[in-house]
Amino acid sequence: MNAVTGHAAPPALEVRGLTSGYGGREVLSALDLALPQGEVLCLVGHNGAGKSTLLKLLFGLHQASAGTIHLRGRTIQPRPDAMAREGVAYVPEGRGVFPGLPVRDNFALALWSARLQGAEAEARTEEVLTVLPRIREFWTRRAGQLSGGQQQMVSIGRALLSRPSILLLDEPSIGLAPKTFQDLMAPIRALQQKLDMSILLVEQNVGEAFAASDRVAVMKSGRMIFNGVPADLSDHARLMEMF
Ligand SMILES: Nc1ncnc2c1ncn2[C@@H]1O[C@H](COP(=O)(O)OP(=O)(O)OP(=O)(O)O)[C@@H](O)[C@H]1O
Repeated sequence: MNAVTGHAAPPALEVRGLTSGYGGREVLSALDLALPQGEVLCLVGHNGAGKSTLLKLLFGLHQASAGTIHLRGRTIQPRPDAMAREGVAYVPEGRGVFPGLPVRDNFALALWSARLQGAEAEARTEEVLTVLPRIREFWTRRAGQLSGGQQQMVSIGRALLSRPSILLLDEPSIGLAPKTFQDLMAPIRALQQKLDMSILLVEQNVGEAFAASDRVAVMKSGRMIFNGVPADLSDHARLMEMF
């Protein structure tokens, strides 16, 4: 039994005492956080709190100056290629697509990097297009010509093609109307439950994000100030106090 999460399985990802920054300026200060296996954890916090930095550290795109990172109970030093091989997918904030290529080719490249071919690649593509059916509407259009929200969908769709066991999602609601964000999260939530995926979701759009999450963690100035279930933050005033 894990002392922090109360779960029998080790957390999908966990950081202990993680400290990091940029050019001598500390951005994360002795941070502790666990993403329980098979759960959606929503990480919120004001602009500049260090949420994106944490995701970058977890995927090996930035380095910690102190602390440890654990993948399914094992201490690791993340590197993007090794994390991808471990079934971790990272969808950065913004538009993580190849703008000059049609959506279809954006998918083809993701299938190629996940070493998926033939019938298996087709089945995976169908699975993702069933989860995010609106992608079919712009399947042959160049990704760079799509709206921010449509590009966000393509970016998440590409990540789902590899059927990640852990998904790191940085502000997927950016550029999306609240209703569109709900339409995006609901099928992802269903797939997450079906595949027992663990998702770390960084979001500002708390209402919609909490509805799709099992747990919520709140960061302030590089520190974790709250970790609990969304219902604990249903008191709006309490949540606002934290920002
Ligand atoms: N590459 C970088 N070089 C220098 N400083 C950086 C860099 N990336 C982020 N920072 C700084 O680190 C701090 C934390 O940034 P980070 O992007 O992790 O916060 P965030 O919580 O994700 O914010 P937001 O919600 O605005 O995306 C900010 O003060 C930011 O300016």
